[in-house]
Amino acid sequence: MAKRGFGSSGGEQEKEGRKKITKESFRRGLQIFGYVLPYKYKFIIGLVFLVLSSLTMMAFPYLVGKLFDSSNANGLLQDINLVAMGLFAVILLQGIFSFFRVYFFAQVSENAVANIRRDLYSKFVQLPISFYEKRRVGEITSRITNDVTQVQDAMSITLAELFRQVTTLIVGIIFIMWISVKLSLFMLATFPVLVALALVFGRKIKMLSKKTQDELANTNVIVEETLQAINTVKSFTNEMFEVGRYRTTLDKAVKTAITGAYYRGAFITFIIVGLFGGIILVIWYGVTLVANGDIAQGDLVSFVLYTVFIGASVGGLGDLYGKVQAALGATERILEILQEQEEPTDKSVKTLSQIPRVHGDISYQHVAFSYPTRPDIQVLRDISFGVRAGEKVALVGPSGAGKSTIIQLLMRYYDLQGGRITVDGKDIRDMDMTMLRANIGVVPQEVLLFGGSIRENIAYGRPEATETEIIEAAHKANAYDFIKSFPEGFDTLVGERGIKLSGGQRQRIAIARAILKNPAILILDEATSALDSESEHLVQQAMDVLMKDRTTIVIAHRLATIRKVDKILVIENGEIVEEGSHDELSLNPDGMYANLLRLQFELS
Ligand SMILES: Nc1ncnc2c1ncn2[C@@H]1O[C@H](COP(=O)(O)OP(=O)(O)OP(=O)(O)O)[C@@H](O)[C@H]1O
Repeated sequence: MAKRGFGSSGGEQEKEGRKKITKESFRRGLQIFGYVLPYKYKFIIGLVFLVLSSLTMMAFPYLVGKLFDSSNANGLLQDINLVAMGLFAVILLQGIFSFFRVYFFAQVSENAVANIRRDLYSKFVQLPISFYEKRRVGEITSRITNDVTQVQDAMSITLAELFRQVTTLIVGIIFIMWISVKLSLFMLATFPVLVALALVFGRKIKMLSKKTQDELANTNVIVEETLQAINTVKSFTNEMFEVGRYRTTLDKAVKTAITGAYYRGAFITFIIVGLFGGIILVIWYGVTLVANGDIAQGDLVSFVLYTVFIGASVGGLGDLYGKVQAALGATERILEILQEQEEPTDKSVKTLSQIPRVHGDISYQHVAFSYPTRPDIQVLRDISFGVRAGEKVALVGPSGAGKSTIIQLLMRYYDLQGGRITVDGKDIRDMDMTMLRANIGVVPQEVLLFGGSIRENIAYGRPEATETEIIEAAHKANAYDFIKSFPEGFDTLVGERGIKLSGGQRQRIAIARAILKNPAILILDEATSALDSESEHLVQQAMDVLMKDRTTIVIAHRLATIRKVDKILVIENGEIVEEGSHDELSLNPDGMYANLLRLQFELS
């Protein structure tokens, strides 16, 4: 079976990170806004509130200036009150507008993002197995978590911030020009220097933060891999080895993050000193202009406030640029997955009973195959055999010979490189994939139960099954007694948070599942690990019930199964080296089968 390398290199990691803002990346980024379309009215309302809140904010410096001026205007106290009230009104409006902006944008982004997540998940479960073999699980799950969160931030916060900053910049510059062109030009003379330096700084910070992100992703991969294989870690007493591995990667991330913080800190210092230095210069020059009677005192106050606003928005823009880049990168990665080719399953079929039943004749004709991840290694060479409906065939042979691969191909998990496989004389490539798989039942070597009750786990074989059918399946699978021995019976929780079932019990649940599914073709991948004889007997009995009247292919490890089948295929190095019944094959003392038999006898 497919085995995932422990700590295999993550070439895909390179793709992580931010996306340079180009016309093309921006155009692709906008595609994600297709998810906003169903909520466009709310989005437009949110935009209106965004415009209103940004503009009302810009009235603030103007009114503060007027408040200062009103004290000189013939001591008209009334006027002062009026302006002050106007200021309060502006702030109140600003608050109200901001509330609605956040509220509407949240509605849009939460819904849109839930839809992206739903589509991603639906894509994930429909992608072919080969997709998963090329990627690490942690990397795939980060699409649905981190990347989507970044897009959500972009939709709700970054977009609004960007708009606010740009408005502040444009409206602010118009206002200060209107107040005093001379002072504006003086102020703006300091800006190009600030911007040039900020760009240099910004680039360095961006590079470091990307590196930190990548390194953090690496640490997450270690956590996930280790937790998934926690039994292996413990059995090898490698806890401290893993802690060390994690710490090394974490240390690297911390080091990079701290270097990044050093530059970020310096950047902030630079902005503060530059900005306040600029403001002091502006005030100094402004006060001389006031003294000369060129501008009013209130205008100077407005001017200084606008300058602070403009300065802050220029400072914020650098940060926002990084966020937009990150969001574009995330969008690209999400779109990449959404555009992956999914398996041609039939999405309309609801119940198993609606699916036509095959007869169950299987034929492999000169099948050749190598795994997409290892195209250079020929796993199967020239496999040809037939199984008539209702017949039982066992595949035996050394580990790694290709037995599991042979049955995976029947499920169309992969495409063949040569030859063909037919079911009822029809090439499986021309069959509806859902119909093909619905007709095949699998009892795997390692039975994985989903978190939930035993009832739900059995019903997984046919979700529409009735309670009576579930109980009957449990009976036939020799599982009823042990299920009933639990205080909660069929409601007993299994899986991650439930009780742990023994290997034999899990297998019987899997058999009950398959009995419910009632497929025409059955695949049994026997557990290699020996069960105790009592459990073995119960499982074997259940298997016999299950195999009755079904075309069955068994990957056999136990003599008990092998003796009963109609035909045995001995596989070695991706080829069928012997074929015949148990009696025929055991008569050839030099044969591979006889050899395997001897080995089993010696071991048992
Ligand atoms: N997903 C995969 N990607 C690449 N190579 C694989 C994959 N799965 C199996 N292989 C390789 O294909 C060969 C056949 O493996 P397969 O699992 O079919 O053997 P097997 O006969 O079922 O072995 P076992 O009895 O140990 O399960 C092995 O060399 C194995 O390393």
